[in-house]
Amino acid sequence: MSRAPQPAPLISAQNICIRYGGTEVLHNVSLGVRPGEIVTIVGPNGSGKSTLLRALLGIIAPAGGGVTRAPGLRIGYLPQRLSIDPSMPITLRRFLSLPLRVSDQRAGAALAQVGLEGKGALQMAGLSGGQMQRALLARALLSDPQILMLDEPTQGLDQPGEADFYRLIEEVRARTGLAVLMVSHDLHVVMAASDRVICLNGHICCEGTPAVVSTAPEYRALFGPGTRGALALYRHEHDHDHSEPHDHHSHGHHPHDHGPGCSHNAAQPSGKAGE
Ligand SMILES: Nc1ncnc2c1ncn2[C@@H]1O[C@H](COP(=O)(O)OP(=O)(O)OP(=O)(O)O)[C@@H](O)[C@H]1O
Repeated sequence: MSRAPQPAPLISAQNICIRYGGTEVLHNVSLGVRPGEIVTIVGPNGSGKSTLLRALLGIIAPAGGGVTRAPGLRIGYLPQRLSIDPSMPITLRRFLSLPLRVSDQRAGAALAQVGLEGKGALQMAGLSGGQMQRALLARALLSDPQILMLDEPTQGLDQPGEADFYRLIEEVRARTGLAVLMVSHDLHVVMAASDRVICLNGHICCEGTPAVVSTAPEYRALFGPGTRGALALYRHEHDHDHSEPHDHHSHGHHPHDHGPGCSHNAAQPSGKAGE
């Protein structure tokens, strides 16, 4: 039986390479996010997760390869955190009107979507970590995004706070059909909340559904067999064999094996997302 054709990706990277000065931090990374998918990028510190997100957002230009976005793509971006100066009082309601003024009705609907109904009069500086992330999410949702991009959105939250936030992301996806691409260290929750997981370490080590990835040797090398092992992340030894293709997950190449397609330009800030 033939499968229905998959929808085109909203955003994709084709063999991108990123260099900072003389150092290549991403090599030949390819990925695509389709409508409605939740895709999570995991990997050790310094493995290039934020760099990949920034390249997809068009903030930095790849030295090789390209980024493609669907025409007119609406992206909602959530930074890791927002530091609010307590000496600059601003209410949650006003925050939602920065930089573009929104009606009370739209602001109220956005707050209701993230569980902050009726909280518009609260001071931003007084919000808890979880409320702050919800506030950022509410603001991102105001642009009616087709894809949300989140960079470690639950850093600093306790475990119930993390789990609540990921549940909320899933609820929003179920209600709106938006796609989600996020970077996370929170493996235990990420595995449950993602349709697809990508393990990055300068290149794509392995990727697939959480079930496939959790049994991949590369994933186990990162996180250990009994995966609450976020600590193992920091001890990852990059010792797996790249010579054989695997059945269930794709493979990239080592960042230091300079394959075709990468020039030697350093990453530059860029206003465009490539071709
Ligand atoms: N602007 C920059 N200039 C030079 N090197 C950079 C720059 N930004 C990142 N790097 C380096 O590129 C590598 C990848 O960094 P990146 O922040 O993308 O990793 P990450 O996986 O998001 O890390 P973390 O989990 O610690 O946030 C690191 O070695 C980092 O030091």
